[in-house]
Amino acid sequence: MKSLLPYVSTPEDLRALPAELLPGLAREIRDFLIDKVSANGGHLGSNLGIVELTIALHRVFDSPGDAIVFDTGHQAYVHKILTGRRGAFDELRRRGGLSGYPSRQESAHDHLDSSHASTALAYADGMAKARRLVGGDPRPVVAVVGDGALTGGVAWEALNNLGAAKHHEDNPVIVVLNDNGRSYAATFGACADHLERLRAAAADVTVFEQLGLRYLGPVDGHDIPALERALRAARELREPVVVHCVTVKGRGYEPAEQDLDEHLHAIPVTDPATGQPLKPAATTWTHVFSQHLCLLGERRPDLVAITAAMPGPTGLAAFGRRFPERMFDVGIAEQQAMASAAGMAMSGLHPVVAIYATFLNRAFDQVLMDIALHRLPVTLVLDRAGITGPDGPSHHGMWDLAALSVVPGMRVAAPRDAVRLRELLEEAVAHDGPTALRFPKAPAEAEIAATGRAGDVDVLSSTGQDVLLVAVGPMAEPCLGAAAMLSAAGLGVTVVDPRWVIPVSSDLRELARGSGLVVTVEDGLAASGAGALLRQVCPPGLRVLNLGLPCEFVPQGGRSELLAEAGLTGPGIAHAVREELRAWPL
Ligand SMILES: Cc1ncc(C[n+]2csc(CCOP(=O)(O)OP(=O)(O)O)c2C)c(N)n1
Ligand SMILES: CC(=O)[C@@H](O)[C@H](O)COP(=O)(O)O
Ligand SMILES: [Mg+2]
Repeated sequence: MKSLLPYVSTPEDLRALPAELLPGLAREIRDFLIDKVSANGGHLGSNLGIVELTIALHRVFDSPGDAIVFDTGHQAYVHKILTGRRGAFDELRRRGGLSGYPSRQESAHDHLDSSHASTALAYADGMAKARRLVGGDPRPVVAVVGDGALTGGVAWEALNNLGAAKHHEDNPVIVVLNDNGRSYAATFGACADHLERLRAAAADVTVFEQLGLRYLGPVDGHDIPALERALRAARELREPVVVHCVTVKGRGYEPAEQDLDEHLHAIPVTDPATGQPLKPAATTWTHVFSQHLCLLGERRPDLVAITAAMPGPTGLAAFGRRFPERMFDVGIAEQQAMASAAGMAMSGLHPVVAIYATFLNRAFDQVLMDIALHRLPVTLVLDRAGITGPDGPSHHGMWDLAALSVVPGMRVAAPRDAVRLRELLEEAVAHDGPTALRFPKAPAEAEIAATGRAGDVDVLSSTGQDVLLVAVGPMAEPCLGAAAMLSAAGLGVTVVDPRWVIPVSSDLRELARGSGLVVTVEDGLAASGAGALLRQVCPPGLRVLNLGLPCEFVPQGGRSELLAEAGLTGPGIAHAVREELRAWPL
C-alpha cells in the first residue's frame, strides 16, 4: 500500500482525501509519532490519542481562518503534521527546532504558544468577542481542551462567560472536549466524575447545558465519520457548544496503552519496540525529594502532600502510596492547591505543595495573600526550577525567586546537592511559616561538601577575599570551577552557599562586607532574584555583580546548552568576573 503521509502536507490535501483512506492515514500518523517522539523525547500518549480527532477537525474547519486553539498544546503534534511541519520532527524540542507546543512563529495555524493548561476556552471567548466586534461573518473559534485541563479554574471562568445568555447570539465558539479520563493519572474531581457518567450513559442534562452552552456527545473520538458529523453540527449551531469526544490516551501503541500510570504522557528518548527509555533513569532531585518526604511522613503525621494532577512527575506518587489518606490530587488547579493548603495549615497540618516552578506563576496571589498573609506553615517544593530545557519558554521555572522575593515572611531554600536537599526539606517542614525549596530538572549533583561555615552560610572554598562568589543551589558546581580559574590567575576567591537564599542572612551580609567584589550566581532572573535582594541589603558602595538569566523568554534547548548561553558555567562566570574587574579594577 502506497504511503499517504507524504501527500498530506496541508489541510487542503487532507480534505481532498477520500474518506475511505483516512483510517490508513491515521495508522501512518501513529507510526510516525512513535518513531519521532521515541527518537527525540516528548509527548506521546496524548498525541496518539488525538489522531482521528485532529484529522476530523482539519476536515471540518478551515484553519487558520477558522481558529483551532489547543489547550496546553502538548497534544498538537498531529496538528503540526497536518499543517506542513512533518519534516521538522527530527528537530522536535531541540534548540532552534520544532517546538513541542503550538508556535505562532512556526505557523499561522498556531494561535498560542503557552503550555500552561486551562486557558484555551478563555482565548476562544476573547477571539470570538473580537471577531464579532470587528464585524463581518465571524469565523468559528474551536478550543480543543482535555478533561485534565478542564479541571483548571480559568476554564470554568471561561465557561461562565461562554454560557452567558448575553453572548448567545451568533457566537461561534466550539469547545471540543478531548476526554480520555486522564491527566497524568486518572483525572481527579467532580467534573471528571460527571464526564465519566456521561461516557457511560448520556445524561438528561449536562453541566455544560446547565451553564447555558449546547452539548453534543459523547462521540467516539476515534470514529472519524462520527466526529465529522458532530463537528459539522456544532459549526452550524453558531452558538457556544461543547462537543464531548471520548478518546484513549496512548491509543494504538501497546506500551502506551499498557502504561496504567501515565499512558506514556511524556517520554525521554525511548526504544520504540518496547516503550522503555534507552538510558536508565538517573537519580534526580525529584527522586531524592520523593524518598525523603516519605521518610519525614513516617515521623510527622501532620505532613500532607498536595499535587496539581502531577503525582508522578513531582515525586508525590510514592508518598501517596505510603500515606493514601494524606496525599491530595486537586486537578490542574494550582490556585486551589495553595488556598486549600492554607486551609489545612490553619487546621493543624503542614502541607507540602509540590509543583513545577513555572506553574507557581499561576498561584502567586494565593501564595501571597492566602499563605504568607496568614503566616502559615506551608512548604512549596518547586521542581523544574530554573532552565528546564526542551519544554521551552513557558516551562522554564525562572520567575520563582523573583516572585517569592517580594512575599513577606517567605523563606526560600536552594539546595546545591542531594544532601542539602534532605537537610533543607527537614528545616522547611520544621519552620512555623511559609517556606519554599527549588531544584532543577537534572540528575542530583554529587555531594559538594562545605570546607567551613560562616554562621548559617556554607563556605565551599576560599583563596582570599577579593571576590565572593555567592552560589544559589546547583550553581555551586560552576562557581567552584570559576573560582579555580580566577584563583589560578592570582585572585583571592571565596565561594559560599547560603542554603536559604531568601531572605538574605546577616551572616551573608557580613561576608559580603569584607569582599572586594560580590558576585551572585543563580539559575533565575539576574536582575530581580536572590542576587538582587543581596544587592539591596548590602551597604552602599559595596560592589555587587548579579549573574543569572536575562528577563527574556528563553527558547527551548538542552539545559546545559541554555545555561552555557546564559554564561552560567565555570568559564562563563570566570569570564564575567574578569570583564567586571577589567572595567573596574578592585
Ligand atoms: C497550569 C498547568 N499545570 C500543570 C501542567 C502540566 N500538565 C501538562 S499536560 C497535563 C495533563 C493534561 O491532561 P489533559 O488536559 O486531559 O490532556 P491529555 O494529555 O489527557 O490529552 C498536565 C497536568 C500544565 N501544563 N499547566
Ligand atoms: C505539558 C506539560 O506541562 C508537562 O507534560 C511537561 O511537559 C512535563 O515536563 P517534564 O517532562 O519535565 O516532566
Ligand atoms: Mg486527558
